[in-house]
Amino acid sequence: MTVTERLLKDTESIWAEYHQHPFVQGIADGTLDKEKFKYYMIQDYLYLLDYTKVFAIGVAKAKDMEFMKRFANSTHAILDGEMDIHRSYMARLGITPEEAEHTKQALDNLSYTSYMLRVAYEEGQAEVAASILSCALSYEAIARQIVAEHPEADKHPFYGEWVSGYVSDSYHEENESLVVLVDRLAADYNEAQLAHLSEIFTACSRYEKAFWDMAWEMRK
Ligand SMILES: Cc1ncc(CO)c(N)n1
Repeated sequence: MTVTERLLKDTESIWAEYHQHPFVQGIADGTLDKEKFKYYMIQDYLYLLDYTKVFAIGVAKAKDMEFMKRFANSTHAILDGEMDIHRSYMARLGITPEEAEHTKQALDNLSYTSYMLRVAYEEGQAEVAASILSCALSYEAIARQIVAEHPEADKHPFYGEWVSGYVSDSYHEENESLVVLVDRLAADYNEAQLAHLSEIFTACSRYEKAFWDMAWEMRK
């Protein structure tokens, strides 16, 4: 079993909840209330700004060129790739990026990014990469399951753009390289170190679930 396979196995039950989540199901069948999606988009826009900083701290801590390049490329891929989806939806929903940036981060969102930033400031390369992994991989898994169950979901006039962004080949390739990186960095880890990686990955997986709950309830 690779390190990533172990992390995924340890969090199986949490990941199963993503697929059942009413917010995810609403994107899948196109019935999600647009007000909830608008709330989510603004919160996720704020989330991604902090998430980019986690990669940037990773760049500053890099001990090898592959890690440095991978993380530096990600800062660009998020700011000018993934966030294009957000800017496009925000334009459709009549929100400017400035308005989004002036919105307060909801507590679940703030807790999640504060945790990742703490890992980034305090820990090593593999641990930073593990804190990012559940975010990156869960969105691909969610979008792929949506398309498997609702083959037209990526063509939905409103939610299709979100779905197609996360089932795209470019998103998959980014994720694959992250998996290879984590597996390499932790290849020589002992059980205690692996258990600690799993603790980080599990916390982030729980935060992902909390983020969907927060969006569904439009928490302040
Ligand atoms: C909360 C959250 N998790 C993961 C992703 C995927 O990058 C995202 N955009 N937002």
